[in-house]
Amino acid sequence: MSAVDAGGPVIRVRGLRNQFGAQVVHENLDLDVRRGEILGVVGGSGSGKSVLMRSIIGLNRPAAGEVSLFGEDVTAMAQDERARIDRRSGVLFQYGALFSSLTVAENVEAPMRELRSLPAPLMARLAALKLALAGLPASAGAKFPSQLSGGMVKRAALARALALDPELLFLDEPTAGLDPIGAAAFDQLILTLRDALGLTVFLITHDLDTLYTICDRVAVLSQRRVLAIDTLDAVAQHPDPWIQDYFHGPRGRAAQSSAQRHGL
Ligand SMILES: Nc1ncnc2c1ncn2[C@@H]1O[C@H](COP(=O)(O)OP(=O)(O)OP(=O)(O)O)[C@@H](O)[C@H]1O
Repeated sequence: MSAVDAGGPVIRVRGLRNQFGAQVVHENLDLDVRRGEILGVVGGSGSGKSVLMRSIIGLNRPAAGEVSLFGEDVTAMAQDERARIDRRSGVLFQYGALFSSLTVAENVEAPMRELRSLPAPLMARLAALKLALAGLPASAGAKFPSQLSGGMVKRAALARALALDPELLFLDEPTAGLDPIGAAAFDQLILTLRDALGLTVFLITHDLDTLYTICDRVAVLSQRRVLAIDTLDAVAQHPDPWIQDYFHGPRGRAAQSSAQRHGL
């Protein structure tokens, strides 16, 4: 951690506006993500969760507003300067987004190759370490993504996101498509890695169990902005109809009672 970013939020978004043609997705959106927290980002389909993540990681240029990472305003940063900041983040995209023509180990090495400074044997050793961190057997490294189960693809994508020892991890619906047991195991892995590596985690999810078991705070995207951001219990009290339906509908009640049964 540099002296500059000690203490302040790791992600700070102010007055964000995103628009595609006539469709305004975000308007005057503010968000702070605190160091070391797992922030769950929820919202209806099309509420702009992925666009928000893409705006923060620099894949989407906002129409207006400011994004700061680690205390530095990245909105108007030159590309090489931005690359220096980007190396401190890892991203797990929805569906994993692995290169299908590369082996799993080569996928994990891909971000290291971009640095052009590491010898091949070291990259191979680091890739093996990242795969182990993500809970994959060593034998997975030589396989191609098409030879892996859905859960293993997610773990391989997580290993790749961890390739450059990030401080900040972005996860876009990491448990989507996993069976409940696989999803719960993945949740625990994220929690363990956050604790062991001191990560800050921006986590988009539809999975209420994930919110109940691993998120420190929850941000709800609605009406083009972050409508509520707080602990899950506090957010669940918000009178907004979508929030009430989401947290207190049948699925919300089931996730809550499951969390209570497990003493969370
Ligand atoms: N590149 C783009 N061009 C045009 N419209 C876009 C683009 N990217 C996103 N959108 C639109 O912006 C809105 C928000 O999309 P986004 O993918 O962020 O939603 P989301 O909250 O992540 O949804 P979901 O939960 O279904 O994944 C959608 O209406 C989408 O169609």
